[in-house]
Amino acid sequence: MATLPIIDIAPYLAPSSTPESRHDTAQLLHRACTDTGFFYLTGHGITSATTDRILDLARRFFLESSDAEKALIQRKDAGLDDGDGGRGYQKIGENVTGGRRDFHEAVDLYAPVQEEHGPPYKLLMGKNLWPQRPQELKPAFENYIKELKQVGTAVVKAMGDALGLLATQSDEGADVFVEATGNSFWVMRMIGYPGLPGTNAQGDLNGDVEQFSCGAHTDYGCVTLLLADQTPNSLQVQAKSGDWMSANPIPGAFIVNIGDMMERWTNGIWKSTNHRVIHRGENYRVSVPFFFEPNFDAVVRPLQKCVRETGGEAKYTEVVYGDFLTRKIAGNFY
Ligand SMILES: N=C(N)NCCCC[C@H](N)C(=O)O
Ligand SMILES: O=C(O)CCC(=O)C(=O)O
Ligand SMILES: [Fe+2]
Repeated sequence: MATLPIIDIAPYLAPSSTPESRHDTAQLLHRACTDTGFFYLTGHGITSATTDRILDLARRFFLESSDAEKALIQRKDAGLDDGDGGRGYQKIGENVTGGRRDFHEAVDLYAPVQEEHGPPYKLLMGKNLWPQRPQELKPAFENYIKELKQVGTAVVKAMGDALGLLATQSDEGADVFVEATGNSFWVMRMIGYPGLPGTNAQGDLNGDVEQFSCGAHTDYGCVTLLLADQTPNSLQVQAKSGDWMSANPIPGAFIVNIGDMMERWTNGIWKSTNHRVIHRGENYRVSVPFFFEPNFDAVVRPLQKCVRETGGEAKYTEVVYGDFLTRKIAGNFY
């Protein structure tokens, strides 16, 4: 079975790296973003002690908290007291994808907003609702988020260089993605997946599926850095042929994909690839994706050089990332 490419980002994190090593990384990245939109990321510098701990803390929150404790940080609709429609705990079945209830529970944390106007809060403009237990969860995640922002910045820097490799010459800055994410409206999501009820068999990857752990979707922004436990055959990625393939975890590597804003910037040269989760079996799967996204007010329109590279016409309208995101979030919950 085809597997995803592996990209070593170390040349973009080490100050002493050579231009040649960066060029190699950028070239591989360009191919990965063009072919699958999904790849494994190594050389990111985040230790397995850190990632193991993050997964363990998330697992403990989901499995050791009572329903009452979870309810204390329940996500509430925007406009209600203390709810901003996005932040907080979401029960199994509360998330909707493609019009169907997903079979997972989750907590969403977002970049803090400068000034909170509320309560009541506008959509996404409220406070983060952190689990109180385990007590170590909040400081550990805060440190982890700092590290991930550095890795995300290195990846978008490399992506800017990758576009510099296009045939079409242009004076558009290589750092356009670095600038557009300088005040990233990131999302840190922890997800708990009990096995889907019913059959334990994995079955045919491309057969009919009655219920999804998370239905097929694309991510919204720039770069998703996914940390998942070692459960195999859960996350599936759709190839250009339409067939689904498993993206199994590799110890020490993040699974990375690009989001809708990257597709728009590149005028479709890079693909924001469909993916989904079907988790069967006895074990409780945990994943912790970090969405390294544009600034809330970033204006995203196809880059001129990408438009020229693809026949001269922009295939996407201009969007403000925050508007795009709030439209998505508004339709994400029951
Ligand atoms: N920020 C992201 N990507 N969060 C997870 C998205 C899961 C799919 C979502 N329910 C949808 O229908 O788009
Ligand atoms: O749990 C996973 O492996 C992927 C989750 C995902 O695609 C998402 O939350 O956007
Ligand atoms: Fe996703």
